[in-house]
Amino acid sequence: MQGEPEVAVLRLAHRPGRDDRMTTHVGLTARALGADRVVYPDNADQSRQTVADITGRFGGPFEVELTDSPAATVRHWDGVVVHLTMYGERVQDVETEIREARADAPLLVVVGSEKVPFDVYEHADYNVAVTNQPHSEVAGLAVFLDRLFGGRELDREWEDADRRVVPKETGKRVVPTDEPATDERAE
Ligand SMILES: C[S@@+](CC[C@H](N)C(=O)[O-])C[C@H]1O[C@@H](n2cnc3c(N)ncnc32)[C@H](O)[C@@H]1O
Repeated sequence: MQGEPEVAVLRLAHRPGRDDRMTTHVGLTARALGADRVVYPDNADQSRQTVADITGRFGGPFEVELTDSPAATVRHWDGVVVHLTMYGERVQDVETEIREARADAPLLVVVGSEKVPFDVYEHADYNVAVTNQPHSEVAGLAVFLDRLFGGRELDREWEDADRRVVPKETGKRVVPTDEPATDERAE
């Protein structure tokens, strides 16, 4: 989030067809829940385009980029590396230490898709489990980011959006961002 060291999310691998929605959702979840950037493998350009399009419409700042070597991104990261894995340490046991470590260093959060090579476990400063049960990279990422930011990400302000959602008890309302918010209280 702005004014803090960067939090980037790396999608370690992408299987076209099989992973399309999950890879896109990793990026959308990273954006919505306070990360600054997502890095995709270079065969995930469709997901890159979708996340860039959502950022253009609903705001940022948020960067999305491709790499031809996700493994090198992990190896050369100048900061703290957290790898999300069901085999790792319990998030509730390490979250305070991770929050302290990233207070003055960029943080890379790594999520897998297919089998994760063992050197990622070795390169990571923290292998972190959101429960030690198998589930999804999107769910793991969401819970981890919320723990990392302590809920502050839910109040994030969005810049350069061309539309915004007006929260409503029932129904849907999306308004251009240049429309004054004067009638919100009356809804
Ligand atoms: C569907 S899993 C497949 C993992 C793969 N079979 C392996 O052996 O590494 C895909 C990704 O979801 C994430 N994931 C799944 N369960 C998790 C958990 N309990 N805690 C944290 N991350 C999890 C991990 O990042 C994992 O690489």
